[in-house]
Amino acid sequence: MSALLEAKEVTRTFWVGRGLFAKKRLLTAVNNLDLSLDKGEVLGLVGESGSGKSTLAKLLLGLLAPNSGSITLAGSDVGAMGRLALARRIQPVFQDPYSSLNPRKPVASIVALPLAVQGVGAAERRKRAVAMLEKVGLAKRHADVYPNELSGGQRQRVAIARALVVEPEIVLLDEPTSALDVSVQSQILNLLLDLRRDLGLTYVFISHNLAVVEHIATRVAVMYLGRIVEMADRETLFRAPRHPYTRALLESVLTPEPGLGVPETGLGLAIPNPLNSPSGCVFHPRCEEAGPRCKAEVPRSLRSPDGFVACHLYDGGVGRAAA
Ligand SMILES: Nc1ncnc2c1ncn2[C@@H]1O[C@H](COP(=O)(O)OP(=O)(O)OP(=O)(O)O)[C@@H](O)[C@H]1O
Repeated sequence: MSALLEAKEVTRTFWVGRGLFAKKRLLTAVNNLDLSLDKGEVLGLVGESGSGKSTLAKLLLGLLAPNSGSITLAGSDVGAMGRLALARRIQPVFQDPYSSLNPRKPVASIVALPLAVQGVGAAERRKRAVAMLEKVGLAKRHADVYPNELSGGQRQRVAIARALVVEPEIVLLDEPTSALDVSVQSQILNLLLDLRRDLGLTYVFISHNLAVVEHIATRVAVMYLGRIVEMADRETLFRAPRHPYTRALLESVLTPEPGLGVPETGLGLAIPNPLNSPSGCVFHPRCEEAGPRCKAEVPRSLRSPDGFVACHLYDGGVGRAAA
């Protein structure tokens, strides 16, 4: 079976530099990345801030073009598909339900907007918007209220209804519960799981919170400085993590820092600036197991039945420098 969504050797760079006369430098946000998503999966994408998750999300949504490599949806190039055609098939839900909903529009118009863009008539739009509001656990009366009359959880339900009203195949959820209270978070996660089952959806679920990803994902990809360093089925990844970075992230879940949002990784050094990406394995300056080879040689991705790991530990060891 071919993948529903596939990224092959995708790289995305940005020119950065402060001030008019400062020399611009090239930052690689997503680096030669491979990813494939089958129908019905929930792919959890985790990594610290700055690892490239949002850039990858924008690439998958066709909001950014890759510098090189390809992104295909059911075999068709995402860049060549056109915004409207793509929006019918893949829809985003973002973190902040406060800023993502127009405060001057009633809920039904907010949910119906993607249908208006697609040219659906007013009566049909309202009917489908109200039906979708009910599907996400809101009442009919919510159709005519304004976002400021709703709680954070209800607003996120509206954002989910707006994404689903065009009946997309894939929903890309970028930290959809991070702005919500913990008790509301699990309600939204359970709603997402129900919707996936009832509507046959496929999700990409981006989060820095591994506990959330463990709840919802079927497969997990761990990102570090623009690369996926490990990918595996959820059970495998949480039971037997292989990459030292994955292990550090998992340990950080055991000692959460309330209110910080971003995991305390216990890795000491902060994530390096992608403008000065380390040589060899980009994780080596923070890795307790690193050896001479890690500084010198970029690790290959070693395939396993349910994913891969990119670490010299599993490819002959870390001690031998490159020939
Ligand atoms: N438009 C841009 N111009 C310049 N640099 C950018 C741009 N977008 C992202 N970057 C840089 O690319 C790198 C990856 O950023 P990205 O936002 O994709 O990471 P992230 O994992 O989503 O982080 P966060 O969780 O903080 O959103 C960062 O170093 C960021 O500063």
